[in-house]
Amino acid sequence: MRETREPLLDVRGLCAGYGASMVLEDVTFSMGVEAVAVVGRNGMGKTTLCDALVGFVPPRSGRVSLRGERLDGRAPERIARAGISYVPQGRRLFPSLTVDEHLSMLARRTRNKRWTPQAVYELFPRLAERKKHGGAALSGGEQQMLAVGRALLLNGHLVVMDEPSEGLAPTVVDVLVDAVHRLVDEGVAVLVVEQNLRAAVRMARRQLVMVSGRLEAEFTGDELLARPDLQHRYLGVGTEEPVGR
Ligand SMILES: Nc1ncnc2c1ncn2[C@@H]1O[C@H](COP(=O)(O)OP(=O)(O)OP(=O)(O)O)[C@@H](O)[C@H]1O
Repeated sequence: MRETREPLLDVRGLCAGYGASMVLEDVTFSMGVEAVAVVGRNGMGKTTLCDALVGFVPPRSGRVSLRGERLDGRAPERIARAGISYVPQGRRLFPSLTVDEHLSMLARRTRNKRWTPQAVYELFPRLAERKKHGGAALSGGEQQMLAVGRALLLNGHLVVMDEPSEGLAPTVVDVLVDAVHRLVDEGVAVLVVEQNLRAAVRMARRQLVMVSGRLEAEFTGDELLARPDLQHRYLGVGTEEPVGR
C-alpha cells in the first residue's frame, strides 16, 4: 500500500562537506514525531549532519523537507523559523547573560506559544532555581538544560541535539532523557546525536548508525544493547565491556 502520510522530516540523498572534502554522502532517512538517535564513532560526520540540517553547512546536493516544505539551501535563521531548532555541541551560551536573560531574549519574539520561559522552568525546575545566575556560573548540566530550553522557545517542530549528554553526570543525563520523552509526548520530534550509547538507547528507539558520512544501518536500541558485535563494529565499544541492559 502506498504511504500517504507525509513524514515530519524527510532527508533524501543529502551530501555536504567542507572545501574540497565531502563528508556526508547520500544521507537518506525520514522520521515522524518521535525521538531518533544518530550514533557512530568519532569523526564519522554526525555533527556535519546536524549542521547541514540546520543550514550551518549548506548541502551540496540532496534535499531536506520539514512537513513537506523544502528547507535545503535556506539560511539558518529561515530554517529555524520554519521549525527546526538546534542544541549545538558545546551549548554556545553567553557567559555574561543570566538564565532569565537567555530565555526572555527569545521569548519576546514568541508570544502565545506552547514554550515560554515559564514552561521551560517547569520542564527543568533546576533552571528556575538558577534564574539569576550567569551562563558562566552554571554547571555543565544546567548549561545543557538552558541550551535545550532556548531551542524550545523557538516553538519548532523538530529539535536537533548534538551530544547533549557529553560530560554530564548520570543524574543529569536522566533529566535530559525524561525531557526528550516529554517533548515527544507533546508533539515535538527530537533528532539526537549521541556518543553515549546508553543515553542514546534510553532517548530513542530508532538508532541510525553513521559510518564515514553515510547512514549504514538502523537498529532498535534493544538490538544494539543485545549485540556486542554490532557495538564493536559500528561504535568501537570494546568487546570486553559492551554496553548491556
Ligand atoms: N569545519 C570543518 N572543516 C573541515 N573539516 C571538518 C570541519 N568540521 C568537521 N570536519 C571533518 O569532517 C569529518 C566529520 O566530522 P564531524 O564533526 O561531523 O564528525 P562527528 O561524527 O560529529 O565526530 P565527533 O563525534 O568527533 O564530533 C571529520 O573528518 C572532520 O575532520
